[in-house]
Amino acid sequence: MSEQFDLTIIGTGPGGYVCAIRAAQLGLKVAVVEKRETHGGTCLNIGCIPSKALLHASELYEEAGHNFSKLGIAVEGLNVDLAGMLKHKDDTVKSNTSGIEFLFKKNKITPFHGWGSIEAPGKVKVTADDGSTQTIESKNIVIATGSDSANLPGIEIDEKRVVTSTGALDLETVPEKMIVVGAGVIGLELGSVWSRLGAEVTVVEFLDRILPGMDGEVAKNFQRTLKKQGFKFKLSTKVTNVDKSGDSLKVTVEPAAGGDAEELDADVVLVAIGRTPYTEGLGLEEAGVELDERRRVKIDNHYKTNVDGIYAIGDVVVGPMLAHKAEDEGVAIAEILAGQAGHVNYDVIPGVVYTSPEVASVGKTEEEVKDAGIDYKIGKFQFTANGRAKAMLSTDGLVKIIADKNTDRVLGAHIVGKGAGEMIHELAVLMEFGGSAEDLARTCHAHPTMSEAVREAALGCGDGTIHM
Ligand SMILES: Cc1cc2nc3c(=O)[nH]c(=O)nc-3n(C[C@H](O)[C@H](O)[C@H](O)COP(=O)(O)OP(=O)(O)OC[C@H]3O[C@@H](n4cnc5c(N)ncnc54)[C@H](O)[C@@H]3O)c2cc1C
Ligand SMILES: NC(=O)c1ccc[n+]([C@@H]2O[C@H](COP(=O)([O-])OP(=O)(O)OC[C@H]3O[C@@H](n4cnc5c(N)ncnc54)[C@H](O)[C@@H]3O)[C@@H](O)[C@H]2O)c1
Repeated sequence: MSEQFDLTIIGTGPGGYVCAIRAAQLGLKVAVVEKRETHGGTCLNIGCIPSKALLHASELYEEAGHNFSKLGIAVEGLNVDLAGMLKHKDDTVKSNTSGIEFLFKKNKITPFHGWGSIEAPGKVKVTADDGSTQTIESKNIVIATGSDSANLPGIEIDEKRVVTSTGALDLETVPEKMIVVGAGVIGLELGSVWSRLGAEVTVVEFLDRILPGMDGEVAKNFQRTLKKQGFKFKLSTKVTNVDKSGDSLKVTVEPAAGGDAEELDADVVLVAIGRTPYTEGLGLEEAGVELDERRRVKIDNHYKTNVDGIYAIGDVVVGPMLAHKAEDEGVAIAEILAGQAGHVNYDVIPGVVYTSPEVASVGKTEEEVKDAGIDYKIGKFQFTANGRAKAMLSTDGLVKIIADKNTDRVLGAHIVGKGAGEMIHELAVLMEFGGSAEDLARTCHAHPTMSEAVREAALGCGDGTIHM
């Protein structure tokens, strides 16, 4: 009889690999199936990690070119060595993906390389690159196959000139003109990379605002900063065609509501209009696993599909497409399968846009509390009034805290500013413990820090800020 596993996970992105490690730590016998050469999924191979390597390098280049002289540092002969920057990105990816391989060995997880599909409940078929197959017997199966870039109908991706995020992480030269379709997280992060390296970036967005889903006031404030950095925006606009026949791409755009078309030139077009769940070719229909209206795997509150023994987590199910959300779901399902009470608090999942300044948020936006009819109050503090921000020439941005008017409980927090992605976590912890704005305002914060602006915003929910 073939080897029997307690758990087999299809896909080793942040959802799958974290689930595998936690399940093995809790004593389950675990197998994973991955079609890619390396583990870590979208996030480690073509997402979070390589994008942050390029964001960091390009931010330092931009700083050296613009701010160093103001700090009394003379820089001569500053240049971009793009090949070197891409090597830094590739090295960072390699060191992270090989880390997962090490963790799998350490936790005695059995990896299978190939395409995973569900033959029947309790059976996962692995099809190797040469077409040979084998079947894994497993008490439980977790689908953690993630997502793929969404396509713009009629616009063919070649990953050289018309690219998704994957191609945009690997351009061999800095484009003179780049058009980004979609003012979401990917568009603004990767648009920032190439803008800092010298590209003229125009963002074409269907809606009348950037970063839909984020607090409207914060998004507007951030858009002004991006404009100062040289970004151009065409909001309420759609791309209808990309003509690749000439040396330069001819991009046709139209007002979203209809109207006269306009043609824009570009060297590279980045299509960043969202991601779609990866549910094709998994044998889900044959196994009877139901999908929802957006072709995500349908699950209950315990990540179980409608078929016994089959579960799903991460980008392939409902919720924000974020690595840490996938990871937390991986831990929760591993704990549930080990007989514990796994749980994720979806009200406290931070989101960060790793631009400069960063944009970070947790909990509800002002629009959401308004729509919910909650009696709320707001405390705000601008970094222009923060001593540390002045010393670092990083005064762009603000902290906005939304609290319940009656109970003072913090319902949401939004930060635009240098290091916002780190600062947001004190608010996440506060909210996880049901803390109030006063709890935060009475907590001593070190001086001089950017985090003092967080405390000031909390003070703004009460008797008032001190430094503004
Ligand atoms: C450019 C970019 C930047 C991003 N930056 C961030 C960020 O900074 N922070 C953040 O939180 N999120 C970020 N994300 C989103 C993040 O990458 C995803 O939310 C996260 O990877 C989802 O994890 P997952 O495990 O659900 O799926 P994935 O990471 O997509 O992993 C799924 C894995 O399953 C494998 N697979 C699929 N089908 C099969 C099959 N049939 N057989 C075997 N293997 C299969 C795939 O090869 C893949 O390795 C970014 C995404 C992109 C594209
Ligand atoms: N820092 C991070 O956490 C991070 C970084 C990158 C990606 N991600 C995740 O990856 C996922 C995909 O990112 P994304 O930026 O592609 O998606 P997104 O959903 O963040 O943004 C897509 C944008 O494209 C717009 N859009 C959609 N169709 C359009 C069209 N036809 N023409 C013009 N605009 C159009 C949308 O209105 C939206 O503003 C997101 O869910 C995000 O959470 C996260």
